[in-house]
Amino acid sequence: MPIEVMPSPVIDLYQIKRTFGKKTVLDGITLQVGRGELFGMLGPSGSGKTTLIKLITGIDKADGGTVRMLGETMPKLAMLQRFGYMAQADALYSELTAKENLQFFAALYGLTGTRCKERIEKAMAVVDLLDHLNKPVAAYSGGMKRRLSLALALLHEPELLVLDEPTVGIDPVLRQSIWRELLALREQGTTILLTTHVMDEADKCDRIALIREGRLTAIDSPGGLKEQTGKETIEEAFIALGGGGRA
Ligand SMILES: Nc1ncnc2c1ncn2[C@@H]1O[C@H](COP(=O)(O)OP(=O)(O)OP(=O)(O)O)[C@@H](O)[C@H]1O
Repeated sequence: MPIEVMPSPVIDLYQIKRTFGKKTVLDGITLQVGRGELFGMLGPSGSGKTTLIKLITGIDKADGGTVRMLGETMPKLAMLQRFGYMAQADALYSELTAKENLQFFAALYGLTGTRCKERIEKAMAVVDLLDHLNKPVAAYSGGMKRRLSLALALLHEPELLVLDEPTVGIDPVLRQSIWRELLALREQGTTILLTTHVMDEADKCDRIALIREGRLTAIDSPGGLKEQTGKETIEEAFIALGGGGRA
């Protein structure tokens, strides 16, 4: 596969390797995500997507290769303010209210006063949780926790959003409105990297990387993937490219 060269990529991965014991989970991943791109990562369960996201966000460190985000080599603590991250497992303080959770993260991001209040309201409106701002997170449903996690990622209007399966457990109507917001953010120049198992979400991405058993098996636009496989749908293209298993 040719290595793409992109001027000033927002995410720049070169020959990433990650092993756990004797198991190689990521093997030679090289890819770049450009500014303003909506970039999707697809792959069967266990193919290494979350592991890759942890390396990109600096939560974990690669055993080989280089990870650069916004021009900086990761991991780097100071980069925390530069991106918004929604993990697969919600990292929320359940004894606090949603508002207190948001205020805690707002303080970390240096948001204060009116701007803090405005951002909390805007982020909670996007995920349709404004009416539940003062509820303790312990009283939230699983889907509400996912939505609050997304609000936390959006809070400081970061130039890069990294979202690990952002719409899991979210009902179809809200999923549509969240996607409208993601597309609007992309229009405003926000770079978005996400993982998904939902094919119609993958279809909305500018480019998709297919990962299988820790290797990058294809990277292209949804149209390009369909064209190179001669398939009508992204799901068929995904299977044709060896992406079987849970998708
Ligand atoms: N800390 C760890 N120690 C040992 N093995 C790990 C660790 N983290 C991940 N793995 C293994 O790495 C592989 C890839 O896991 P990962 O969570 O990245 O997959 P994924 O593509 O995100 O899957 P899913 O779509 O189900 O979320 C799996 O085999 C997993 O068991």
